[in-house]
Amino acid sequence: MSLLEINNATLKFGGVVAVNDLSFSVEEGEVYAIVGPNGAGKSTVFNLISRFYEPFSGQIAFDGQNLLDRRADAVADLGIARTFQNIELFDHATVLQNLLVGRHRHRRTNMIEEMLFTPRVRREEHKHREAVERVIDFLDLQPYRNKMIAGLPYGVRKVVELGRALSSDPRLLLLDEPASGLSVEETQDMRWWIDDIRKQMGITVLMVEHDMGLVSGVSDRVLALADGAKLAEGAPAEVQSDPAVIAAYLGTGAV
Ligand SMILES: Nc1ncnc2c1ncn2[C@@H]1O[C@H](COP(=O)(O)OP(=O)(O)OP(=O)(O)O)[C@@H](O)[C@H]1O
Repeated sequence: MSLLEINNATLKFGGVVAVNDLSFSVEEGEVYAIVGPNGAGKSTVFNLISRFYEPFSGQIAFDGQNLLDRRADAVADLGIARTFQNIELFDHATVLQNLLVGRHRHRRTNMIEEMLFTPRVRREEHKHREAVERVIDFLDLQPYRNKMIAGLPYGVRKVVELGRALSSDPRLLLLDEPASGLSVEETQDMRWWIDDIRKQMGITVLMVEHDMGLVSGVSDRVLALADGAKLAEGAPAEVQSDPAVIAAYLGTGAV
């Protein structure tokens, strides 16, 4: 059984078919990338998995469970975390506070206990702090721990967003354009982190990315989309040299 299975998913916005009878699956432990020209349907696929959008038809299963039975706020509880194309953090909170938000799905105490700061709350708090400190170390965020998000450079905010998603201890990490807006050096760091997230933490990664250097460097398999449908799927080199993929990016004259 695959960790994530999408079968014959279709989603239309009025007359636009954003995702068209799309099927693919992601295996536990792999890095799987979705590529395609602007408007190909990549973000829509992420929004279907996150349950922000309801498919017109088709099935989506995570670890054998029907995701379409779940609401968006219940998806994280299953162990699916995501980052966003336009970073979504609390700007007027510190890095540490933003990472602690990522622990939300593991909180077992109720509001009254928290107000009374019972021993159970203290124990829980300690556990969450430890989990977040591991992420801070892993992503080299020590110098920024107590800094407000609003004052941080874009590249650092991007890493904090990755950290917030990792703090939830996900089984599946959805990365929406992890390299967009990053410098060459920052993109290289992102590549090592994605590699380590898979190898050291054993987390499965599904990412949407335009930077083909990053995609080929880090992915086991690539899915190329155009007009919401599958054009090609396979090893990065295979997909990059596929004539249908080249045509979709550069126009049919390029093949
Ligand atoms: N909320 C929406 N309402 C109407 N149309 C939408 C909506 N979201 C996406 N679309 C349309 O669906 C199609 C797929 O869009 P999507 O954003 O998924 O593409 P994408 O591959 O992520 O593009 P990009 O690389 O530019 O982010 C496009 O034609 C887009 O205009």
